Amino acid sequence: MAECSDWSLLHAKVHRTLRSRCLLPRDQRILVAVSGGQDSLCLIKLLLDLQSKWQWHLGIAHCNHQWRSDAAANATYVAQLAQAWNTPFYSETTDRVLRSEAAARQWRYQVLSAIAQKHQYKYIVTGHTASDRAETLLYNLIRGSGADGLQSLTWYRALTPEIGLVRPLLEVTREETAQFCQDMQLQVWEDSTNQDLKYARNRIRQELIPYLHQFNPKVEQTLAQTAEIFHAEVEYLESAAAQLQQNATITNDDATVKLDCLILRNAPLALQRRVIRRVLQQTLQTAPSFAQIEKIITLITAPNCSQTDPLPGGAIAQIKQNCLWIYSSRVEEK
Ligand SMILES: Nc1ncnc2c1ncn2[C@@H]1O[C@H](COP(=O)(O)OP(=O)(O)OP(=O)(O)O)[C@@H](O)[C@H]1O
Repeated sequence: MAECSDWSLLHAKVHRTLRSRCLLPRDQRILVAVSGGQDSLCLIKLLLDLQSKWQWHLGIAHCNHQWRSDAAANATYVAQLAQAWNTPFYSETTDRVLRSEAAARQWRYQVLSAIAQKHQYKYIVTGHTASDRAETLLYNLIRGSGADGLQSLTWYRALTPEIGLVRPLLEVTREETAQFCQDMQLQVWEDSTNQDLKYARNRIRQELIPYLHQFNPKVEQTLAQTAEIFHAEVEYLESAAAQLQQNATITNDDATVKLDCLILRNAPLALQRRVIRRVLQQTLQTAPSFAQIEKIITLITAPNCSQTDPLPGGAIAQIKQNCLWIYSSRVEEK
């Protein structure tokens, strides 16, 4: 593996990021998710080269979604790389049909967490880049997401109480990972589905981002930076909303939530919406829509005895004696 003196600019950049953000502490067991594509190959090569400096114990995991005719060959290729790098390798193949990208992702994180748990890896790392972050932001923006969807991919997320997901390449663009693989002569396993324009993701990557380049040649980096700004703001707003929810809650059990309207009315609209969303999420057991949240916001200032039409699952919200009641079904206060 490369000595410090052989490090490229990208090695130095990622080393600095890991240090300043304290993402992957020294002497840890780290499981690297490698698809064989350019981003995860770039990631594993960088981490292998930095390994001795950080005293990590790296492992490689590959998930075979059985989506493409070359899926088994792809898995074998990653296994061969792991062997050549003398690195423990784990792989799993799905035994059911994964119908969507979301289902595939969910299965993948389940599998990765199970491997990490079994082999005592505290960290799973993926090769998500600044380009992925920019694309996720645009994708969510187009679908009408609020700030929470725009913070998109984050540097760290707890997958289980013991295992964290880390994304060390969020400041590196796909152009940089491609160049790195070329410089290091890493053979990339091309994913033919990345070319398929029936997926919105691929159209954003191949059509929208290049178009936006005409307005800003650094659009991926700046959108990734926007996601970073949103991330801190969302964290702040969520902690303020949790505090407001706690202050305003009079009763909270499985069937009924009772909130003090006087406290809610005095809070900024941004926090009111977040509190209502949190409460509805708990009551409806699914993500509430913007329209459902707005109905209840209007109710906060409505006269006594006003109520909403039934929400999904028969839940209703009602104003009584300056309190907002949300019943998960038609259970009225006696
Ligand atoms: N089949 C897989 N096995 C293991 N890890 C995966 C697999 N697919 C994706 N990942 C991990 O998730 C990250 C992001 O996934 P995404 O689907 O966006 O990647 P990709 O387009 O396959 O990227 P890459 O260029 O790294 O292959 C990858 O960089 C990799 O770390």
